[in-house]
Amino acid sequence: MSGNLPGGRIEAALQLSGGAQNRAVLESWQRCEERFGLAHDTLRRPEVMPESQTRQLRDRNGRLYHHAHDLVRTLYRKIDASGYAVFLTDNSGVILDSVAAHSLLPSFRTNGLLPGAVWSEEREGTNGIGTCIVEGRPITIHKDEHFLSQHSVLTCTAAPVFDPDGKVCSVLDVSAVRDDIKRTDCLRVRGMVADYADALERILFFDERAGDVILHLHPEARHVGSTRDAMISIAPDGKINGATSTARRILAAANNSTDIADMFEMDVDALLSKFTAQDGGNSSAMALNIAGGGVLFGSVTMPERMRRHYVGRSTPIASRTPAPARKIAQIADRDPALRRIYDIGTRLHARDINILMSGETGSGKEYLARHIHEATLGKSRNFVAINCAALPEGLIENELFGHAGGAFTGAARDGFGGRIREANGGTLFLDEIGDMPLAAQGRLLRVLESRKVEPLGSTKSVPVDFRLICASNVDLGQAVADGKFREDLLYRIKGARLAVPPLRERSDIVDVIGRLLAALSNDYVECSDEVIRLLTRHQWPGNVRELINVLQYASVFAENGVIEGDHLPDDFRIETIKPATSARDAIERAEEGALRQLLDDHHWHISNTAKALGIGRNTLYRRMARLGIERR
Ligand SMILES: Nc1ncnc2c1ncn2[C@@H]1O[C@H](COP(=O)(O)OP(=O)(O)OP(=O)(O)O)[C@@H](O)[C@H]1O
Repeated sequence: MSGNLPGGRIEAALQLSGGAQNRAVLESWQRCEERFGLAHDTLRRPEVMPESQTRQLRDRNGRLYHHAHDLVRTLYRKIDASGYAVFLTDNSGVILDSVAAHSLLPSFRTNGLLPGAVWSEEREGTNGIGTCIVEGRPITIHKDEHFLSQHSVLTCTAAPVFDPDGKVCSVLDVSAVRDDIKRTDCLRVRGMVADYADALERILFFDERAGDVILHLHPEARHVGSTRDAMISIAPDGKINGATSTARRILAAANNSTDIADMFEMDVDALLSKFTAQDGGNSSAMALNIAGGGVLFGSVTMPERMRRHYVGRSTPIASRTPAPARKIAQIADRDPALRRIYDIGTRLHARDINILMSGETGSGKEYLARHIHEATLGKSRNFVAINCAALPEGLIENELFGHAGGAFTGAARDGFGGRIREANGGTLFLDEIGDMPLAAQGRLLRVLESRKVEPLGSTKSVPVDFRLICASNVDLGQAVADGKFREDLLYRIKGARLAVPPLRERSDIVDVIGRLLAALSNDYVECSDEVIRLLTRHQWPGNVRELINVLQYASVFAENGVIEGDHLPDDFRIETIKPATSARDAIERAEEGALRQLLDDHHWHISNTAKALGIGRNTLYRRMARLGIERR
């Protein structure tokens, strides 16, 4: 290091920093001086690109900007300390996105931290963003460690985001313009920034390598398919054409293999056949021997066309040596759209990707969730279903998170573990999640982020490991806009969205009727042709649940095992039979009368009336509004 560096500042840097940090800061200072010709007291205005150029840059980094958007905001909320701002940059240190408290924007801007600003080392000297790009690892540049004195008010903690080729494609940075920040304060922030950078890397990897075979690896079988595994993408010729940073470390340990054949001593064909020979490629983790010694557990995700290719080829082998393979629970439904959702859901659930189902009430969201759970984790694992709309606001947190003994008046002496803990090792299904109160949403988010539950009244958190499927029949995007649902939670739960078709749009309704009748009665019951015609023409606002109620009712009256038109419930017939013959408002008047009567019968108890109709409460409210019936 040359003699013209101000001794006091460099000593401060040496004292304040750990070993690796020392080296990084000192080497960076060296670069600043020798390569970039900077001086400590250089005073310069920040270089900020014009708005139009910044926009172009965002477009060029469209995927990154899109995927990072929610993540940057969640990180900002999670840091939860005043004075910090979060920044996202491109691969050369240009800020693309930022989140900060409104009141602090002027001070960040004055210090050059704003969209469009260039934070390369070359331009701004040693700094969180620029030095992180050079070092390719998380780093904190604390006040005086900045090379330019004008930046010594800043404390910046940054982590790199890598693309599948292992190059830094972005930096996530958390900065503060505050005098009182100590280096040790940054440790917590550093862990979080690194975790979020890692999450962003995985999202980008999945997106960019969607058409390739992805091999998931982990030394422990239970972490394969979770967010902790390492991912390698494989080209058809067996060449490794992408890897996450964790996977790169595994590759380095396996003699920096660039080919699957070098890594596992089997070619790509043999590897994929090995996976698909068992359960058509949906199998759980399998042990793989690493060339040169060691074992890793792995599983593969592959595009559907390839899976079919391998499954097809492996069939003869399987038939020659019948394997006692675990039987995958199949759904009996024949509707192609529903089967496709089941198929996709099963693959995503096996990869621990959160699923958000939408669909009308009674369309079978819970039914599908349960079958997806059974197909991936098996019947022996817990499937815990909670209807968030059915739990009173004061009880939901207790139900979900449990409580410590004596946490509140009336609490069980030994405490209550909570339903989330019951789901440990299995699946948690949260129905009507849009109805979850905001306070519970915050706690749930913390559980999802930390994978730990803290029961009410306790400071001890308990680790939990469960897969999540949520369902909603309200538009959660709208609920976010209305301030009723947390955006960060929506980001978390919406890993993949599946839209369950309403019964009226299904092609297998006659088949469903037959299956339900067989399940409902010990005796053989069938529908007359007229009833089949009526049932297939009905709009089914309450979907399968409504169909079950109608069939249950009708089969009681069916003589000789045949359901005729007059065995159907009255309100069903009002809706189904009259529309064909009456004018629209006459129908509505009849419907209104029938509904009022039913509400009277149930003392205007909404849930009971909805139950009697075989529809959900929300559908009933909508129907009442349509018919101009006000709640009493
Ligand atoms: N495809 C199906 N085959 C047989 N039964 C089904 C099917 N889909 C749903 N059901 C049955 O219909 C009833 C309602 O289904 P489910 O509870 O899964 O609907 P949902 O969409 O979760 O409703 P909600 O939004 O009101 O909670 C359940 O009794 C379920 O077992």
